Formats: sequence, C-alpha cells, structure tokens
Amino acid sequence: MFEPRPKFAVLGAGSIGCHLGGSLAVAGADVTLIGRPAAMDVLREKGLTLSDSVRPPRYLPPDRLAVATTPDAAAEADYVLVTVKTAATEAAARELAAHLKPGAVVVSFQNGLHNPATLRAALPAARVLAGMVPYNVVQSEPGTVHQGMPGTLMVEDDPEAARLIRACTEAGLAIEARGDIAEVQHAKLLMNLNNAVNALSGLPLRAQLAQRSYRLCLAMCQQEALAAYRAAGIRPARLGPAPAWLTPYVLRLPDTLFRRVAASTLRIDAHARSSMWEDLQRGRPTEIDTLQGEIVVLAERHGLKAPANNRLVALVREAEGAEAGTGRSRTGLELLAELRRAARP
Ligand SMILES: NC(=O)C1=CN([C@@H]2O[C@H](COP(=O)(O)OP(=O)(O)OC[C@H]3O[C@@H](n4cnc5c(N)ncnc54)[C@H](OP(=O)(O)O)[C@@H]3O)[C@@H](O)[C@H]2O)C=CC1
Ligand SMILES: CC(C)(CO)C(=O)C(=O)O
Repeated sequence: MFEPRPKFAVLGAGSIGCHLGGSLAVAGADVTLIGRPAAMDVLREKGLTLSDSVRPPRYLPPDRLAVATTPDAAAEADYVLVTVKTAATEAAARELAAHLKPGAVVVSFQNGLHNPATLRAALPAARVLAGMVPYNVVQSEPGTVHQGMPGTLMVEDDPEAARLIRACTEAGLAIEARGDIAEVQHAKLLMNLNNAVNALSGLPLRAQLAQRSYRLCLAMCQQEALAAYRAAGIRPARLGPAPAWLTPYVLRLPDTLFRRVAASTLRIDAHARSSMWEDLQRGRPTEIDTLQGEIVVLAERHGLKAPANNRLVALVREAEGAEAGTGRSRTGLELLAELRRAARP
C-alpha cells in the first residue's frame, strides 16, 4: 500500500537536533530544523556539515536545508523530534501546542527521565514517545556537528514509531524499538552521571575516562544511584557490554586492565566531550538537576543518602555561576578527594 513520505520537524536544532535532522535530510527526508535565530542564520549561510570518525563528512548546502525559528514551522510535521535541553522542554512544548497537526507524533530524544511526561502534559492531543541517544555529538564549529562515538538510537516500542524507524534506518542511523524504554532511560541516566565528572575535569571524554581517579568518582555516583534504584524497585536496562550493576566494578579497575576490558567504551573520538561540558563552556544552565539531582531526590525518597551525587550538584552549580568557560578544572585526585570528603560519615 502507498504510504506518504513522513514530514519531520526538529524542535531545538543544536548538536543532537542538527545531527538527527541533518542525517535524515541527507538521505532525502523532508525535514525542517527549528532553532534559535543566530544558529539558524549560520545554517542559512554555511549549510550543515555532518561528521564522524568513520565516514567522510556529509554536507547539506543551504538550498537543501529547511530552517525556521518559530514552532509554527512544525505545523505539517508527522514527527516532531524534540532536542532542546531539559530546562527548555516545557516552554518549547507550550509554544508547539497551538501548531501540531492532529495525529502528529512527538519524540523526545533528550537525556533525563521526565521530558516525555512534560511533553505529554503540555501536548495532550499528541502521541508522545520517549527516545534515547547513546552517543556524543558536539558542534565542533558553527555549522558542523560531529558524532564522537558509535551507537544505536532507541525509541519507545509503538506502532506510531514505525515510519520514524524506517526513515532513520534509510538514513544510516541505527535505531532500535524498545519495550523497556523506562529501564533504558534509567540506564542512560547512569551513563550521564559522568557528564558532571567530565565537565569538571575539563578534559575530552576519552582522556577523562582513561584516568582511574575520575572513573572512581563516576563509580561512587553510580553505586549511590544503583542503591537508590534497588530501593525503588528500578531495574536499569543493559545498554553496554556489562550489566549496570557490574559497571562500577569495571570502572574501578586499574588503567591498563580497564583499557583492555572496556575497549569498546573507549572507542570515543579523542575530541568528544559531554553535553554538560559544552553548556558550561557556553555559559548556559546545565541539566545537573535532572541527572545527579534526580539521584539525590530518589535516594532521599527511600531513606538513603547520595553524598557524591549531591556534592557534584553543588560543584556544577558553582561552575554555572562562573563566567562562561572560566570554571576551574579539577584533576581526578582533587575531585575524588572532594567526593570522598562529602561521603565520609
Ligand atoms: N550533545 C550530546 O552529545 C547529547 C545530548 N543528549 C541530550 O539531548 C538533548 C539536546 O542536547 P544538545 O543537542 O546537546 O543541546 P543543544 O543546546 O546543543 O541544542 C538545543 C538547542 O535548542 C535551542 N532551543 C531551546 N529552546 C528552543 C525553542 N523553544 N525553539 C527553538 N530552539 C530552542 C537551544 O538554544 P538555547 O541554547 O538558546 O536555549 C539550543 O540551540 C539534551 O537533553 C541532552 O542531554 C543526549 C545524548 C548526547
Ligand atoms: C552520550 C553522552 C553520555 C556523552 O557524554 C551524553 O549523553 C551527553 O554528553 O549528554
């Protein structure tokens, strides 16, 4: 049976939005990127380049890009991919509400646990699905987004996701439908506990994860999170080579052994950084409250403490207060000493 080509809109055309929307557009999909005026001016002028460490860069000239700065541009979209940072979700959804066409599907490709619920509350007539991006994308220069590691996108298993999955697959974006998306989101949150460690280290992800002292910081955060998950009856999905409960033990291995055991984890582009590092660099608020902050709240709700996560919330808030890009970087030993001090009974 003939099925019309779906139309896509990306709401929040930054790193992830340009990567997803740009990849679909390169493959010939009908995509409108909706973003801030300054960022969209760059795309109108320079076009969009998509790079990764495997393929040659792919370039979309300005005349192959549909860009807009207001959500009315999503009026004809069958799928709206939401890629704003968490703090912007509610406002973006409210702006979008008046323009969505009946039957439109909204997919959150954001970190954190609650963005799909925020979208559902603001868009009661839309079908909202949760999605997950497991890999890193940075704007290496204006108009260029770089994917720094391989990975498979995930989306909530739902018949409404079928055309999105087909379009992504045709565009060379590996994507998997998951019946356990809540568990996937909880597993991703465990990974994202590294965002704060990475941002405070001032180092690229690969260099940071190669140092045991930073990995011990992450292991402390994950251990607290896993205890809170256990108390709450949450069983995070297995996303990588090791189940979630084993990861803190792997993180604690000495460097040489870690390099061997976790070779796939270290398959990260030498320049890739966490999205939180990028936020601090640009003087933007971070997502710390919905990452480490989420664990602190969950732990408290179950009569537990999460001092390492709590300390990282405070350190990132402090860094947010510094002038863009001027926050003090910490060595792994410095950060570890701070977290251990916080965790001392
Ligand atoms: N970058 C990464 O490697 C990864 C990111 N993620 C998650 O994906 C989500 C997006 O992250 P990322 O792409 O890095 O974020 P970016 O900040 O790069 O992109 C979001 C863009 O959306 C813009 N924006 C915000 N509100 C609106 C609005 N109402 N209308 C139009 N544009 C708007 C922002 O502008 P402004 O800054 O002015 O608000 C910004 O340019 C986050 O939840 C992040 O945690 C997940 C996996 C990896
Ligand atoms: C992929 C990962 C974990 C990379 O740090 C990320 O989600 C982020 O930077 O926000």
